[in-house]
Amino acid sequence: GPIENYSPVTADRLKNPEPGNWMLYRRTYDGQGYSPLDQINTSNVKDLTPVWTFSTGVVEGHEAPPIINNGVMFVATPAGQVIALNAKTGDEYWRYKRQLPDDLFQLHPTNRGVGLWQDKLYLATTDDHVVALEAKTGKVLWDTKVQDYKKGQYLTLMPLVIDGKVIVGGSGGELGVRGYVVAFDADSGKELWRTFTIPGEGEPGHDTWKGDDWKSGGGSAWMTGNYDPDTKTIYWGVGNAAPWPGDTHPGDNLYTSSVLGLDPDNGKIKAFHQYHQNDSWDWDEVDAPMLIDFQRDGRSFKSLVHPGRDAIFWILERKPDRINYVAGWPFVHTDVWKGIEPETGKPIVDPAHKPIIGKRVEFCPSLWGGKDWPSAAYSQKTGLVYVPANENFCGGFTGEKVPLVEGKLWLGTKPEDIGLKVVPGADHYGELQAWDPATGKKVWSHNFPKSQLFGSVTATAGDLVLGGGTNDRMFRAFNAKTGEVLWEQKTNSGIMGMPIAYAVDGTEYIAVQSGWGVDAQRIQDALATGNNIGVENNVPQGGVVWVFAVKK
Ligand SMILES: O=C(O)c1cc(C(=O)O)c2c(n1)C(=O)C(=O)c1cc(C(=O)O)[nH]c1-2
Ligand SMILES: [Ca+2]
Repeated sequence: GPIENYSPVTADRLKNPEPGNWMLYRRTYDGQGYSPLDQINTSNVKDLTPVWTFSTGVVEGHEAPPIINNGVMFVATPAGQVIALNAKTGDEYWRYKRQLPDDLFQLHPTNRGVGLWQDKLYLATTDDHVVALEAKTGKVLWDTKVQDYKKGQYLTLMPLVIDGKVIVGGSGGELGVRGYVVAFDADSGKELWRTFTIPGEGEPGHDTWKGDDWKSGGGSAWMTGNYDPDTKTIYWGVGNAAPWPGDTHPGDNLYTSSVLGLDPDNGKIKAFHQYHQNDSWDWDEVDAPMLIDFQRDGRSFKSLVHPGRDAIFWILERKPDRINYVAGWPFVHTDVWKGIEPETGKPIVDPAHKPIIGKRVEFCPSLWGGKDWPSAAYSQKTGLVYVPANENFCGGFTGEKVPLVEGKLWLGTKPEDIGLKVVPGADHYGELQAWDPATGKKVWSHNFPKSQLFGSVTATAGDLVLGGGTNDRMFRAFNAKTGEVLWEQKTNSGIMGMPIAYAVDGTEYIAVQSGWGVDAQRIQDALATGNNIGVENNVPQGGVVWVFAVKK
């Protein structure tokens, strides 16, 4: 039945969320993925026990954080579904399930969450619509087509809501789209602005492309941006260039593999930084950088921290009108970069490991990078950044020139040709890393000898780092200071979902979705079948919401 008491979501509540709520993708606009709750902490986490679970009824990758607003939980799942639950009891209020078209091709059948504003919530769908639902009932209030799914355009991200605007970015970098970020009026669904991530004719940066490449050059923007309310700047990550081999789209290819600083009022590009030029590896840099203020080299500055898919841990400085390169270093093994130009921050490429047409090229890390979309977290208590990294994976493919057919995969190689190879003799793959962004020192790491690490992590004021991401179906709590595993729970499936902490009536809970699929599954297939490293390819699928509390 309908929700009886629902708290409207205001601009103030999104800027300063109550400690017990989780209303934005990473809880706060700075993208830190940090909960100030500390009732569950290093001393009692060993007594963490499931209090309720809920089957979502669908398979594939469950990646969304459960979204919490004063005792109400909204869970988004693959297949365009939203479930509204009582966050304390697990009782269902309502369920929305979108009728997806029969001919929809889903390369990434997932959904990363619902955005909230006033008495509504917002879902972005893989058939490329944004849908507004009434929070109390799940009734559809508006439904706006964003682009055409038949052209390979789709949406997987959680909408970013800022002052009554619902902002999303499109997927389709593997299907030859031209990426964009778009804002809709939260009340009416009317489009307010749309900014393409590849500059058109006459726009600055257009000359980083040759001929008509810009029209289908990728740069999809498929993850939620972060936001600095002080300067009114949205930081939005941009994806790979298309198709993958760099010599099919010569030039630097702005703004692929970049971060954009956007004005929420009109979508204008105020600042940008391109992490790497002429992307050739499918290294989307879409995971938005975290906004962290800290001391470095004896001065305080406002940073953007981005552990990149390109294997470089990036530290940038955010200024109201520009983004400065500050530092960068590899956080996993890479043979692609020979160094970084100190002034510009441009990585120096080794051409031997850059995919081109007509030849097989191998490179490390693999196309999934040092860290794909799963988010890192920052603890305001420890001052450390926690990175779900993948080490000892390499990849390769043979580039080929193929014509673009709208709505069809356009990789610039044959899908069956894409390789994932483990480094011979490697003793681990997934690696949860803790970095001090101020010194660039790795403080601890926890290695997974038989698994990738493919799930977001979250930090709490209880000095915990929470995460799944491994093929043994475990959900874990680590000591944020030492990396020691303090607690673990085997779940129904593998966990790709983002863990959260929340509170209802004074009790802290931890929640996560368990539901393996999408690229965690693709990596698993490659590990089990191609590399023979003793990992079985049998992570079962099917989603379940898990909620835990400390047994009293
Ligand atoms: O270029 C794109 O538009 C695009 C979109 C997505 C997506 O929307 O999920 C992924 C990727 N690329 C991608 O390269 C990738 O590795 C990936 C993994 C996943 C996932 O959900 O596990 N999505 C995506
Ligand atoms: Ca991609």
